[in-house]
Amino acid sequence: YSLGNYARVVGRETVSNTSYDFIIAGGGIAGLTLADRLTENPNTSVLVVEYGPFDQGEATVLIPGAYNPFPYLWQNIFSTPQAGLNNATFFAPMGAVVGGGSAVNAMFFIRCAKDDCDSWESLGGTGWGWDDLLPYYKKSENFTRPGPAAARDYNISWTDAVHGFGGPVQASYPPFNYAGDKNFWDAATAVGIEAPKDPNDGSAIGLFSLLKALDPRNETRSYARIAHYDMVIGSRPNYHLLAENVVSKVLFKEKKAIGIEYMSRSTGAISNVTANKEVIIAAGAVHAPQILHLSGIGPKAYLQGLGINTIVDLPGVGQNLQDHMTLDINYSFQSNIEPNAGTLLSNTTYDAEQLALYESSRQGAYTLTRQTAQNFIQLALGNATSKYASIASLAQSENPASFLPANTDPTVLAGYVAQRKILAQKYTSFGAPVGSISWNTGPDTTIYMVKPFSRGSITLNTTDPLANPLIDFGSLKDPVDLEVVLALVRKNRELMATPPMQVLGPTELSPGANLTTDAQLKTALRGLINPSNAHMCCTAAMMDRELGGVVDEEMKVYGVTGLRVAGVSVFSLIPGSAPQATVYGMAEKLADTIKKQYGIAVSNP
Ligand SMILES: Cc1cc2nc3c(=O)[nH]c(=O)nc-3n(C[C@H](O)[C@H](O)[C@H](O)COP(=O)(O)OP(=O)(O)OC[C@H]3O[C@@H](n4cnc5c(N)ncnc54)[C@H](O)[C@@H]3O)c2cc1C
Repeated sequence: YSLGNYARVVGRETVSNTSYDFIIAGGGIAGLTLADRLTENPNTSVLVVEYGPFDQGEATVLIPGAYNPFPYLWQNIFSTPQAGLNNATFFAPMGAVVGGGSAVNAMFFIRCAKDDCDSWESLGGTGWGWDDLLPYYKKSENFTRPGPAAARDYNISWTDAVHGFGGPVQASYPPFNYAGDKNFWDAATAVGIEAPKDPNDGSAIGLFSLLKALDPRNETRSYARIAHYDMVIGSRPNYHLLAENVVSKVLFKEKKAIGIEYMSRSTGAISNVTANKEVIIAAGAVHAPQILHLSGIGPKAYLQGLGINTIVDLPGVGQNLQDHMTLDINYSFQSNIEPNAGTLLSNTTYDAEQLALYESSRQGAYTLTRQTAQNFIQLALGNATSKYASIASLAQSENPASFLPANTDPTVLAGYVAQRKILAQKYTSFGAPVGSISWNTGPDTTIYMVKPFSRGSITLNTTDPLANPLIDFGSLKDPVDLEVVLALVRKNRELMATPPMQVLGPTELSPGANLTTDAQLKTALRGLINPSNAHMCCTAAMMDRELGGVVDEEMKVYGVTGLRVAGVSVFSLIPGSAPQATVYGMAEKLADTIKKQYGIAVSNP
């Protein structure tokens, strides 16, 4: 990048001498999308304050086959011991970089099931159903069709009408896949899993090749930093970004947000900056509630205990934490097809050849996210197990209050009860994914449990804004979740037992083919499940206030003015698909909502 792209990176000096219309805490997907759209109008000024640095265009960020998220993740941030998972603690993966999760994620670009978006509406998110979101999914996206050979060879099908062809985020299919992924495709077909015409049309169920946030012009990552910052910043003197600073709290005049306090990570210097119109917290599912709590928005008794002055008593802040759990199944193979996703690691000659191929012609294994293949299965519970109705009945027979702490606020409990009703319906209908399965063509299959009944929470550990909050995933608190993982494990064994997979001679090493009874498997799973697929969400949920919600249907925080929350933290129920496409789409829609409120010229979706 030329220096011109950094023209609007500002220092603390500039920021402290400027006031802005909008201040955005967090320069991730939602934050940068909003900043871009709001500054389309030259008279609207925006400051983004981002905790992380700019990436330096490293291969680990830009090249799918060189993918390594760790350098730009929050460091040393772990969960509390998880009682449901043998008291283990787990790393909580989140982007800490300009672009947030989009700079470090695996690039899967999948939309919600229609059924999942529509559920948000019934919990209070009026206007955020599938029909409302579709125009904004399209607005955010520049879809590139696969070439005819790739479409044929890799079973890619799609529907033009549901895609966008002029948006900032590049969406495409890699021009390569490993041969063995065809065996997995055939295995899925053999057990009756169907391939939708296009999983991104609201169906989101079945067997498909993954769409990626991948720029087909050079097969590099497409992410918010490029799409909503680099691409526009040259012409936007009204768009400022302050990196490597942490937003410590929102400042209020009575009940109106009037600015923020922020702190330099390198010097610890603390300053204030004023927002003439609004502050928008777009800091992800762990840090949005942290900022709210530090600002005095949260459960009153709890804030008092920490010595924080309460601005609004809002019990739902930090509650309702959800994520997709993951489970790796490991195999050895007698006669697996080479090369596969394991070959880049095991064979340095192949690795070097493929890197050279990528560098010369943008082809080959380096166009795939490292260690993954392209075929992906998303299953309704009824597609995974014939026991789906009894699992749903088990959930309905349980006492919801028994899965939340004893002192839980009645509104938060009411929201949980309402969510459980919806979840039980999803378990018996065939409208939304409850689990996913993908084999990487090498030693690993990953199983994802995407519709948990258990809930976790984010709370403050100390009032130091640089300290990590306490992250409790709450995994497997509700035993129903383990029943679902077990069903997915058994479904995966069924896939592996089909002729197209059996010709490869797989042996399950972990959990282990010798484990056959439900009891044996469940015991093993508690030691193997990871509570997070880095899809943490829902901790400042867009729900009715009577249901423990934190923001209304315009993402305004209840009880104050001039303050919104955006991004993955406002989901109420976690969708069954990876979140980023939805975060982009929702931020596009929110930008229009804000522009409308302030009479800022609106561009049509
Ligand atoms: C390793 C990994 C892999 C993933 N893979 C996929 C995938 O393949 N597909 C998919 O759809 N999703 C994936 N995700 C999830 C997805 O990227 C996130 O859900 C998404 O980025 C959330 O968007 P957001 O705007 O809400 O928050 P983020 O994009 O996380 O942005 C929040 C930003 O706020 C900043 N911040 C936090 N606190 C403060 C503070 N106090 N002051 C200033 N700044 C602050 C953070 O540094 C961050 O940059 C993955 C995530 C990770 C971490």
